[in-house]
Amino acid sequence: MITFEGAAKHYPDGTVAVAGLDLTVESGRTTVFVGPSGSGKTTSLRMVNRMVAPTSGTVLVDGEDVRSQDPARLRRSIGYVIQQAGLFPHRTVRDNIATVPLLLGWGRSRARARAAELMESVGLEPSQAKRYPHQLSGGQQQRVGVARALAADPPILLMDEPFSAVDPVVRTGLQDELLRLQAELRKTVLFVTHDIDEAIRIGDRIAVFGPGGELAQYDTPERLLTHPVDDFVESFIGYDRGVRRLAFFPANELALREDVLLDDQDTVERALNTVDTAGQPWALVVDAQRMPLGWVDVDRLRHEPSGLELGRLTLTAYGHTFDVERDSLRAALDAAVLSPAGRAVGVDPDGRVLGVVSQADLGNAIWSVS
Ligand SMILES: Nc1ncnc2c1ncn2[C@@H]1O[C@H](COP(=O)(O)OP(=O)(O)OP(=O)(O)O)[C@@H](O)[C@H]1O
Repeated sequence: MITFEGAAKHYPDGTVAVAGLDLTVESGRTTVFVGPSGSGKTTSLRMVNRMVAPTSGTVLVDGEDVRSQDPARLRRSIGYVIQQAGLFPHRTVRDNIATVPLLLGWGRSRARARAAELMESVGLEPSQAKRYPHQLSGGQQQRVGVARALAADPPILLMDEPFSAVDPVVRTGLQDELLRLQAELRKTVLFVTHDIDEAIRIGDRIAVFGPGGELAQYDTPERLLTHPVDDFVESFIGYDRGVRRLAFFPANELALREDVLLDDQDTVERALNTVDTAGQPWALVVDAQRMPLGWVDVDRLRHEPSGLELGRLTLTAYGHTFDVERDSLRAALDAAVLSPAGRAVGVDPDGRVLGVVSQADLGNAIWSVS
């Protein structure tokens, strides 16, 4: 557990970086500090490993004032990951990861074995062990940074904007990796970001910092979205907080229609019988494995030769799908909004179609949780 007790940082030029922070970071959970630039997130984070000394107040780790601990030893016991990884450029990936174990006197072979194990955990290939940081992509460098921070198995991990410098797709992958690792390792993670979406995605608890280094709200992601305490927090979260909140509700209770699924081997005539019963303007064509092929406009279908197989028609791209078991209502809504037919295609983990959700059913599900 990390406890901030009235921890403040005032600089001689009059800047109030942190204005008396009172907050408890729970063990084994991910706590995110989020807020606009200059709101004191990094300064607060660095108080934990004594890179910044508070001008008043205290920071305690497991009840012990960090000032009573030797800074070098404290830092070796706390993992630290920063933006652009901060790797040692002249050390190989393996030796970067083994840095702290070597400092702790583990011996080269044990430290390297640990590095190899961690490379696998963070999704790096063994062949990358002997590369240098500049020979890796930004996302791979961040993985090395995370592996290095975890090397000596510290109970606490401080992460300062670790994924900010990579593109959105890589960033989502890194967030997934962190969520997976954290489910397994249960570290006390303190994570700084500007990005409210990232905070909501990975945080068990979120501290929103406001201007003047003040803590504006400390809550679960869901409470933050439903009950922002003031206008500042509300505007920081953004106008679409209602939509963001849908991320907390599973899609598996949505009513899926199967009567609008057509087999690509069916003829137009047979398909029309099916869709006329369903009474829907669009139908989804699937193959023999129920993989989606595309939408067909029922009115257009009436003008096609009755004996033609559906697989020979030019179909409208089906767009995004959502995974019924794993995705949220937000993903289902996204799939519907991006679908040319205005309907969301629900699939199983292998991508096979389970059914289609109409806008009306999706709307009802959204209203029932609002
Ligand atoms: N050595 C210093 N002297 C004076 N002011 C400082 C010093 N270090 C930081 N500050 C100021 O303290 C404030 C808080 O900085 P901090 O880096 O903690 O904010 P942040 O929320 O992490 O911002 P960012 O997201 O941009 O990194 C800023 O106004 C910054 O300019």
